[in-house]
Amino acid sequence: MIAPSILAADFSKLGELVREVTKAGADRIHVDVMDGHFVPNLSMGSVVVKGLRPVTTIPLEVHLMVEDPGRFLDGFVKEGADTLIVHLEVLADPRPMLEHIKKALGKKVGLAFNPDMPIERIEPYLRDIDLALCMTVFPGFGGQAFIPDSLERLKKLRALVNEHNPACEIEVDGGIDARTIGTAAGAGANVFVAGTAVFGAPAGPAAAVKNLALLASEQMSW
Ligand SMILES: O=C(CO)[C@@H](O)[C@H](O)COP(=O)(O)O
Ligand SMILES: [Fe+2]
Repeated sequence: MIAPSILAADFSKLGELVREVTKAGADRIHVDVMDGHFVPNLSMGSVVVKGLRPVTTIPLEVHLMVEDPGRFLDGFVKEGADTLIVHLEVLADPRPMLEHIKKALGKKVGLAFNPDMPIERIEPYLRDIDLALCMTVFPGFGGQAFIPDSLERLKKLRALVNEHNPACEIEVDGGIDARTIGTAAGAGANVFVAGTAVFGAPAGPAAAVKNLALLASEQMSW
């Protein structure tokens, strides 16, 4: 599954671009939310989800790179978010929030973690989540290079997911492009966030979505 990240889109044409990737077969839209504290950058809030909701029928997933995600969940749900992804780094006890998103808010829940988080730390929560978001760059900015060590981490994560909750999706985020998507897929990922490789593609976003989906599907042998 391909999840174009709108962080790399031309915001003056956001609706048009989201319609284009939807038509090209994108599976979901990835919305990067940054608070300037958890990551050294600011991005967008629930108003963007509100604007995009009528534009596309595919799910909108919200990647909350914020210190205090609990403050913002209701607002994103109200505007039409389908999946809420929170970072393990900011949660002393993740379970209450994971359960709140799933049971009280009735939304899909993702748990994200940075490239320096030991994979074993995710294991206790795999049964509680719909999606494990393995950062393949340090969060905060688009256009960074995929961290090669991520491949070994993905293999470990795939083994743990298969053991505890095979329905849990493994999403990769950061530096995913035509060169890296195949190896990430081969190592165990099945959802691919791509910002620059979609919205910055010389051939255009539609062609990029189709090409990335093809390259990923050829390598998913696990
Ligand atoms: O969460 C983030 C960055 O913190 C990502 O979702 C980026 O937006 C991905 O951008 P590319 O690396 O694909 O350009
Ligand atoms: Fe993201």
